[in-house]
Amino acid sequence: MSENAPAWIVLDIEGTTSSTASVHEGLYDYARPRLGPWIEAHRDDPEVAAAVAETGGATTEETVAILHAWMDGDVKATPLKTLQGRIWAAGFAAGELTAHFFDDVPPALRAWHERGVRLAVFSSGSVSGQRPWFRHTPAGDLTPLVERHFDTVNAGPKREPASYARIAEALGAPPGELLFLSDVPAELDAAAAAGWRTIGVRRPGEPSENADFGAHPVVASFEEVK
Ligand SMILES: CSCCC(=O)C(=O)COP(=O)(O)O
Ligand SMILES: [Mg+2]
Repeated sequence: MSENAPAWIVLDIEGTTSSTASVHEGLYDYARPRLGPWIEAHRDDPEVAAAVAETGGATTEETVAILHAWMDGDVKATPLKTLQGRIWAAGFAAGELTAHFFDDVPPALRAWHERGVRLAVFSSGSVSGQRPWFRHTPAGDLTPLVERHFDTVNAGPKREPASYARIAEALGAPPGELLFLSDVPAELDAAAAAGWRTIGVRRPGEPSENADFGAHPVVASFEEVK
């Protein structure tokens, strides 16, 4: 990291810190058969009831079919993310799930943190899923490194500049002091439109391998972030 270091680095998860397969095959497949029983068992939980109502399904069966279709199409719908996050948190607590991070990520996060660069996460995955993802990693508990978590509920959609303006305000930092790392060019465009610094993450074998990052600087590993 150069002398012109940002005050904060804000991290995307899927495709950036962690593989897409670990989310789509690991987490999505864990949630899939558990959605129906979870909804039935938590009917009185206001967050669960609100998420279920937002799907528009009339019965649990219909709701689950909608949620499965969203997962099949990788639709980052907020009610799906709320329910998935709660199920994953229970799975991590039960020792049934472990997070995946690319090998370069934990050392980079530790080095940036040590240098005084503050770390936050902005992911479509809900905050309730993000926290255990950073706690239960093969490289140990990374949660002490990450001060703030943002999702589509507390910040907004990832492809809208207003979401990045909201995060800047929450962090109390000028946008030019914020660096966003993501594998999705449209997310970087939104962050840049809000005045943020951006770096595209193009990892071999990930969906972003052939993405057009336009004018955004691009790295293949966090080791290259200077
Ligand atoms: C542990 S959070 C799960 C990640 C997730 O559900 C997701 O959709 C990731 O999207 P991202 O915005 O991080 O690319
Ligand atoms: Mg991503």
